[in-house]
Amino acid sequence: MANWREEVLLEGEFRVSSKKRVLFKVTLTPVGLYYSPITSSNQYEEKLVRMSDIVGCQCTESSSTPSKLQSDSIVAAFTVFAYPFRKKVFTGKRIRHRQVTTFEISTCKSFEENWKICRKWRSVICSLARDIPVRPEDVDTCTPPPRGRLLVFVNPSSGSGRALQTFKNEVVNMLEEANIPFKLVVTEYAGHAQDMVQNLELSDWGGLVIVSGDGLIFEVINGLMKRVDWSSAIKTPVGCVPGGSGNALACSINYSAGEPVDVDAALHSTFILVKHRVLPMDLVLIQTPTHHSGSSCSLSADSSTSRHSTPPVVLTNVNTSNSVSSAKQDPQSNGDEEKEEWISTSMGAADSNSLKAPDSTHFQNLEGQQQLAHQSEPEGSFPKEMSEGFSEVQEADIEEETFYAKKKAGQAVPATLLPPLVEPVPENWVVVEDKFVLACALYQTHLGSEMLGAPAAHMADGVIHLMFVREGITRNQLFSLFLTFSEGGHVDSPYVEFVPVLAFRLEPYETSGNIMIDGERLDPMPLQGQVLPSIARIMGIK
Ligand SMILES: Nc1ncnc2c1ncn2[C@@H]1O[C@H](COP(=O)(O)OP(=O)(O)OP(=O)(O)O)[C@@H](O)[C@H]1O
Repeated sequence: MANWREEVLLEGEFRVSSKKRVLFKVTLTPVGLYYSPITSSNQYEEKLVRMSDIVGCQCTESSSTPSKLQSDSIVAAFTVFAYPFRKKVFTGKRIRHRQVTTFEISTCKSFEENWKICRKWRSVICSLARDIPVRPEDVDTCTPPPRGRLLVFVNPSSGSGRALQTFKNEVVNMLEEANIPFKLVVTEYAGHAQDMVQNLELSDWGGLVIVSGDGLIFEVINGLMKRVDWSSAIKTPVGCVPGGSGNALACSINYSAGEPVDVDAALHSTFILVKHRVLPMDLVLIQTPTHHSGSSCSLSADSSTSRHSTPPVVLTNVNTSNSVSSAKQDPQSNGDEEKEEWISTSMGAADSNSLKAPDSTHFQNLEGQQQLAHQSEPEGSFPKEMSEGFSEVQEADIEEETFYAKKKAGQAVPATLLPPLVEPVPENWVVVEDKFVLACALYQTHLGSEMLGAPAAHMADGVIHLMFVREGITRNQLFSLFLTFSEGGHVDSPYVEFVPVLAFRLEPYETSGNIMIDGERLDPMPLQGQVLPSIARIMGIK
């Protein structure tokens, strides 16, 4: 029975389609749907379908028993779709599974009256399942607002080529159960999603969903950042369903929502999409020299970008399976220095397999940053426009913004914390000069489904978690260390150092080693980055 403290919104006596002979007392409260047999029965005990597990509810004219629901039948029904957790027998892991419960109503003498009751229950359930509060006095009139239409990008060639299948098998059903309209775009070439996103009428869409690996997500983020109205466009909610080989962001979103990342990740990501709230997410802006040798990122993109355009110009590496997004500043607007700016939705990381990682890193600690942030306005803050959009996000519980600079729509993304790459770092930065086997700048939790790189990170904590391992660790110790990454155990290792920073610079002294940004491999080169706190929006669960 519902707890006496719970507010009972609706009650009825219905049959449950799987247990037809028994009449159940059904009680609806904000916690969920309770049903228990009216006639004493040892066979059935009270059940609760939790509102937090419900994705949708539909009135069903024909249920599993069509004969009972034909036109001469007075029985109407509503079906509740829920995905509660269940423990796997052998592994003990909690995973969601689909649970469909149909309630049949024959309380009134006509089908129409019973149908009306069904519709009332459906409206209240659909509202509560979306966290829309319903007062007892409103149950007769409540109508949940229609769900925003989603534009879904699927990369058919990502990962093992199963993203489209994943979409059809895992995503479509749940979207339909939740009554969420969507349009599917199967990408035809690298850059397709970016081209579309750049020209979309964004107000037509409740959000953009990417069923793919990290590469297509960066493309979409890139498309948003390349728009003249980028500062509002980047507030478009983005949802992810893992379908590629690198699914760091989808895993991070699942993890922050308390959903599994390593089993049925697509199902759990879809559950998040359906139950989502719009939440803020940090991005990180990475600057690299424009003409670094041999790097695939300076590529082709030059030919497709105008050096004189004021909007942030976004580069996408179309030549590899890893797409990388970057926003290039007009060099003339930035003194003599030429540099590339990359908007990273994941993390910059030195190749963790390499024992020849960059030799030196400069980083700015939080204390240093606070001094910077306290500087008077223009130089030490982030764009006002970035924070202005926050009032539009009704569902998000967004903490107060800390710093924003003067950036007009159409201008390049400001990197107000970063000195020119060719100049020394300011004196209030902390410099660590050493030999490193690994240096990672992480700002989301996961590097992949089995790599919990920065367990302490949050989607919008406004910091980059700089992690490094200095030389002196043996290969065996390093190997053992990597084995602890899946559960985040490496944070306790004496070899691993973590520093939360707002900005950093990495200066390799040698030409050997690897640098990776969002899975994109670069030759060793100086690079620096700063966090753009809460600039983007994701579909998540708090
Ligand atoms: N139809 C397509 N054909 C070829 N490439 C495409 C297509 N659609 C998108 N791409 C590109 O494929 C790249 C890789 O996509 P994605 O990251 O989603 O898959 P992935 O298998 O996880 O790759 P990675 O492991 O590199 O992240 C992206 O850079 C994207 O631009």
